[in-house]
Amino acid sequence: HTPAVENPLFCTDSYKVTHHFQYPEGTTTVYSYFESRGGVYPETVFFGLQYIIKRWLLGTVITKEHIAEAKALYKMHFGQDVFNEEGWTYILEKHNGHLPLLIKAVPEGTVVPTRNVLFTVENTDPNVPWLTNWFETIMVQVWYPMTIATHSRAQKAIIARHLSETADNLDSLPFKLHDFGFRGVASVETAAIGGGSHLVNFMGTDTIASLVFARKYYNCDMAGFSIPAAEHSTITTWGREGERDAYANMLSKFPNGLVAVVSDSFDIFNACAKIWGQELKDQVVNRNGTLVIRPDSGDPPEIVEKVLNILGEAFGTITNSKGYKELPKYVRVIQGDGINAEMLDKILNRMRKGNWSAENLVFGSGGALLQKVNRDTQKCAFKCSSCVINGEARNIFKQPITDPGKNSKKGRLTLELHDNQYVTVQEGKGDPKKDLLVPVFENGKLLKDYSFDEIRERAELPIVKQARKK
Ligand SMILES: O=C1OCCC/C1=C\Nc1ccccc1
Repeated sequence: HTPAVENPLFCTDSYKVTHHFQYPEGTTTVYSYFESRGGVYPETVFFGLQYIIKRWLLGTVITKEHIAEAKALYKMHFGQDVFNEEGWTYILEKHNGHLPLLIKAVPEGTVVPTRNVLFTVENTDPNVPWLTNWFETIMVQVWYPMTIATHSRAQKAIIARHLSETADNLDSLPFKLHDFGFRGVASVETAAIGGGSHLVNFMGTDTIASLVFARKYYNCDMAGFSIPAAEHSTITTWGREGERDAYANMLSKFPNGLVAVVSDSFDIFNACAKIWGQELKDQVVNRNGTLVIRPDSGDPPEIVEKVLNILGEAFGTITNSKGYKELPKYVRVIQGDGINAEMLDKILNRMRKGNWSAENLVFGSGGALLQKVNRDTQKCAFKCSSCVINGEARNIFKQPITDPGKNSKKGRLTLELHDNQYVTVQEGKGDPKKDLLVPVFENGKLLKDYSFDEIRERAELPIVKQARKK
C-alpha cells in the first residue's frame, strides 16, 4: 500500500484550509460521523472506506516536501498566508507524518438501514482538532462505492426474485449482471472503484480495473470473470456477406466453454433463425460449451422475446421444475443494451408472459450500473456531532429550519442491534460493548483488513442465504 501519490494536503476543499482559524479557542477534539440520510434505497451496503484509507491515509502520509508544496500553492490560491504550516509541521515532527485520527466503521459489506451512523472520525491529538474534518472530502467519496454496491445489489434482488420464481435454482445468479461500464465512467479510478463495488454482489465483469482494485485493496486474487466475446468490429470486418463465416470463426476459434457473439450487426432475426438456427446449427448443438447470442439494439423487451422465440423454434426447449421454458444448455442470450434496474424487471416480466425462464438470459450493464448515481442518490453526509472545548464535551448538531431532513445527530454515537434492528444511540448514551462500529484506522495504522469474501457474505441477499438451506 504505497503512500498516496498525490499530495494529501491537496485532497481537501479550499475552505477547509482556513478552518483551523475558525473553531472556538480551547477546542481540543472534533468528532464527526458519516451517514446516508435516505434516498432511493432504504438500506445501503457499506463499502469502500478500506480503499480510501489504504489509498490516502496509511503510514507516513505527510512529508516536509508535501508541506512546502502546499504552502506555496495555497499562498498563490488565496493570495495570503492561510495554510496551517505550523499545524502540519507539528504532525510531521510529533507523529512522524502519521495522521493522529481514529476512525470507527461498521464492517464493510454490512447492509444498514439509512439514517444510521456508518463511521466516525475523531482526532487523537488534542492539538490538532482541525484535522478531523480536513479529510471529510475524500472520506465522503465513500458515497460512490457504497451507492454502486447498493444499486447493484438492488438489481441482484430483482434477478433473484425472477430466478426463484421461474428457474430450478439460483445457481446462475452471480453471473447474471455483467459489468460493461469501463468506458461509461469518468475515469480509470472510477472504473476500478465502481467495478469493484459491483463485484461485491456479482462475479461477471469486463471492467478489468475492478480486478486490480479487488486484488490490491481487498485481498482478492480474482474477484471477477469473463469469456471470449465478439464486438461489432470483429464481425463487420468480414463484410455483410461474411457474417456466417464470422460466426463460424467464433465457434472454431473458441471450441469449448462459453463464447458470446454480438449478432445484430445486420439482422438479428436472420442471424438467429438462419445462421445460428440452420447453417451453423449442428456446430452449436454439438459444441462442448455454451453459445451466448447477443442482441444489441431495438426495444429490449421486444427483442429479447423475439430472439428467445426464434431460438426456441430452432433449438427446442425444455420445461423446468417451475413450469417455464428453457433453451438447451448450449445456447443462451445476453442483453447488454439499454439495461438498468427498471428495464431488468420489464424484460423479465415480458419473458414470464411468454413462459420463458429467467435462466435463459444474462444482462450486461454499463453507465447505468457504474455512473448514473451521485452523492444525493443516498444523501450521504458527514457532520460534526461532538467536540471538547476547555475539557468539556459538548453535543453538536445542526437543525436547519429550512430542511428538517438535514438535522444531524448529536454527541458521540454507537451503532447497536436492538431486537435485531439497527439503532444509532446518540449523546454518548450507547453501550461501548454493543457498539458495532469497529476501529479500522488509528494514528496511521490500519486496524482491520477485510477480505472480499467476508464482505460478499455480509452483503448477500436473504433470498440467497435462504436458498442454501434447501
Ligand atoms: O459490449 C460490451 O461493451 C463494453 C464492455 C464489454 C462488452 C461486452 N462484453 C461481453 C462479455 C461477455 C459476454 C458478452 C459480452
